[in-house]
Amino acid sequence: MTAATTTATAPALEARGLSVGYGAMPVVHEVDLHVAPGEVVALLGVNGAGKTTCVRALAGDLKPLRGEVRMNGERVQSPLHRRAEHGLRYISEERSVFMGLSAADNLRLGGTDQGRCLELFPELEPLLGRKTALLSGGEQQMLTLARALSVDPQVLIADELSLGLAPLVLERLLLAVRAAADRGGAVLLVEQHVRDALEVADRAYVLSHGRVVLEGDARDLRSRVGEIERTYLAGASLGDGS
Ligand SMILES: Nc1ncnc2c1ncn2[C@@H]1O[C@H](COP(=O)(O)OP(=O)(O)OP(=O)(O)O)[C@@H](O)[C@H]1O
Repeated sequence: MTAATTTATAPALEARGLSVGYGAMPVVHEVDLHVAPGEVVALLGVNGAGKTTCVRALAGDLKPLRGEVRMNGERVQSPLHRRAEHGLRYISEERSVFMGLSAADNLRLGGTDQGRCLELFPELEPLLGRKTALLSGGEQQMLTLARALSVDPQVLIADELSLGLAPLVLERLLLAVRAAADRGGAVLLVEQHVRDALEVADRAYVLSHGRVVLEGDARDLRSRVGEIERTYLAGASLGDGS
């Protein structure tokens, strides 16, 4: 097989035997996962399962202890800001908007195409002149997502988009993420709201104690969500008020 065909068929994002930790102690152990272009893949697990640690390594924000991260079949070892040059966008748990700036200024930062942001989230238009600190949490998260999606990222890693947001806002954000994958992006979605995540995902992995304990097609996992919650996700929200 030639290098060109390898790249053409390779996942957009891949972890191979990835172990990650803080200091020398791994909290994520030998994780294998992949996300293809056009796919939304959910990464699920209870608090402390290792989801954030895993995606920080995939994004280049933490150095793996062992194993590899690959983008389009090529091993990547560059830090986060360099991976952005290769089409990766990472939305971390902390909101990455500048509270002292207006919404419009947040949408212009770093040469972001404001028009494209407003195409993706027209509901931001009447808020443009408002200081970002005065927007709701959901509106701030829309700004973050609008900026990330406005470049049509090859790979989007989104960690807990839902944190503290109302169900309808979460639904709106997840639909935007789904649409980004439908345009060809590869999306890895960390989410506590299991049922909501499985609604938009194609596949999912469940992490427990830093290891992948279950993976599968989202349709199959949706039909077994009660059993999966009891077995692997006790304490995680099903996103249905339970
Ligand atoms: N900066 C850090 N230094 C040391 N240990 C950490 C650090 N961040 C996380 N941990 C530990 O690593 C383990 C995995 O945490 P991680 O945040 O990856 O889990 P998570 O599945 O993302 O949880 P949550 O859903 O609560 O965000 C936990 O035991 C946590 O206490």
